[in-house]
Amino acid sequence: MSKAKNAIVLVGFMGTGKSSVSKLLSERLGFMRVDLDDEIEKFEGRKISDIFTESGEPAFREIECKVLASILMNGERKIIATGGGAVLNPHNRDLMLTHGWVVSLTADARHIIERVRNDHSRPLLQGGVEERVNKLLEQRKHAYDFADFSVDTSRMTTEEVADCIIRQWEEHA
Ligand SMILES: Nc1ncnc2c1ncn2[C@@H]1O[C@H](COP(=O)(O)OP(=O)(O)OP(=O)(O)O)[C@@H](O)[C@H]1O
Ligand SMILES: O=C(O)C1=C[C@@H](O)[C@@H](O)[C@H](O)C1
Ligand SMILES: [Mg+2]
Repeated sequence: MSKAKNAIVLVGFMGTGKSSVSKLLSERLGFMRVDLDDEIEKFEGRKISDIFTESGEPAFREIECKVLASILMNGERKIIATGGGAVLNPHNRDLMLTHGWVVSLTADARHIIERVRNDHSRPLLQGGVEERVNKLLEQRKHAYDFADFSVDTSRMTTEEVADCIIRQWEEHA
């Protein structure tokens, strides 16, 4: 890892805390914060759930790839919270590793389900959160392994996760 890199990139399954932890990191490190899902919504002028319904997942993935590249190529120092599926595209993984220090947040199924069960905005979890989470976690079990550093957030508060990332950033940069 090198502090010469312009971005700390958080990757991980839905509900692992990327958006929440990115806010804490941004406050503590003074870097700007960018949430890939929010940027996609701004770029498209519609909600992620509407993009999935109206245009389909493959179209969403193309937009996600374009928006991620534009965020990573812009040289300002930043914390990027990515969407849970942004790592599925090998091109995205290469870009993240080239331009950023990539941190994977993980959590076990039980904690993920607890955290996402009352939020109905995630299109891939519609129609049965437990079943969908378990199935997607199985499909994606190695999808986040490419990261430079990994934190299991299951039994940590978001503050503890941010502390752990900052310690690693400061000690090993
Ligand atoms: N370590 C944690 N402990 C307890 N609750 C948490 C933790 N991390 C996140 N949460 C809670 O889980 C929910 C989802 O968190 P968040 O939106 O940050 O996840 P995400 O990784 O950005 O998800 P997505 O990929 O869907 O955008 C929020 O209500 C958040 O407060
Ligand atoms: O895990 C996923 O594939 C997704 C996660 C969300 O962050 C959004 O990017 C979208 O709902 C897809
Ligand atoms: Mg998020």
